[in-house]
Amino acid sequence: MKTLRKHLEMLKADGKTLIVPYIMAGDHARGIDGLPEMIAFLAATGASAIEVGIPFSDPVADGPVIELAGIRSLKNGTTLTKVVEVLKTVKTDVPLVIMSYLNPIYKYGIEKFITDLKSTAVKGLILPDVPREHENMIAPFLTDSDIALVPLVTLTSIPERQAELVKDAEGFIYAVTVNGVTGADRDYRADLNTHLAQLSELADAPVLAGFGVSSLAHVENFRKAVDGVIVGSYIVKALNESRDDEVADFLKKASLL
Ligand SMILES: O=P(O)(O)OC[C@@H](O)[C@@H](O)c1c[nH]c2ccccc12
Repeated sequence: MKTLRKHLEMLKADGKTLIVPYIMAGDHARGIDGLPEMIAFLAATGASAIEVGIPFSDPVADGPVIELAGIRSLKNGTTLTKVVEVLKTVKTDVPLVIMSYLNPIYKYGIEKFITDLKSTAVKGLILPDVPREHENMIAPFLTDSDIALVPLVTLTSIPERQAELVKDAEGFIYAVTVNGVTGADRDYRADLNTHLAQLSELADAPVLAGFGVSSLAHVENFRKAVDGVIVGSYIVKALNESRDDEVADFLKKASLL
């Protein structure tokens, strides 16, 4: 079993709510040089894993908060090469999960990307624009690595597809809670928890709900149906406004729900 799944299952067995904060690499006053300290900060709050976004000029699934973070990061001169160089220096027991659109990785070289990350804390990969049908572009390079490809299951995935997507998951299942882009402050479908509970039934690997999670009440509610949550826009915005203490408090409390 790959480290990411083992780590999350261990926390789950301990009765923890899995909490995965998302940050945008290079969205920091010191640009990419600030990434290790952001990771250390989130690790110290008890994050179950940390999702690290790669900035991209055409982020089709990102809402305004993440998109702006990407723009700030690109203005800071962040490139995937620099992110990889910095990640090679980061030492943490908290698994890192890279979230990137395919383009930057394709340009970098898929095989080189996986090879370069081999002895780093990166244990997972989320590629929102690579559907299952195209996973063979990546999957063969991951076989011998400790990096898990994290499938995204959306509300429009029919049951057969859900079953296909969750089968053999090596890290966790990313259950997308809305039809649309990332971002806090949105209304959830009334039957969302029923959908999430059904997905949890199907999946052996931990299931984490993401998109729009921005309060402890959300976490408490999703916890009834899944193993934990992914929190992006709320954290990115709060960190950008220097509300670090609030973020630490939120993450600590959430993991105990
Ligand atoms: O920002 P939100 O609504 O909390 O959602 C998480 C999200 O930001 C992060 O997982 C993410 C950022 N960009 C993405 C693109 C696709 C899927 C997921 C993501």
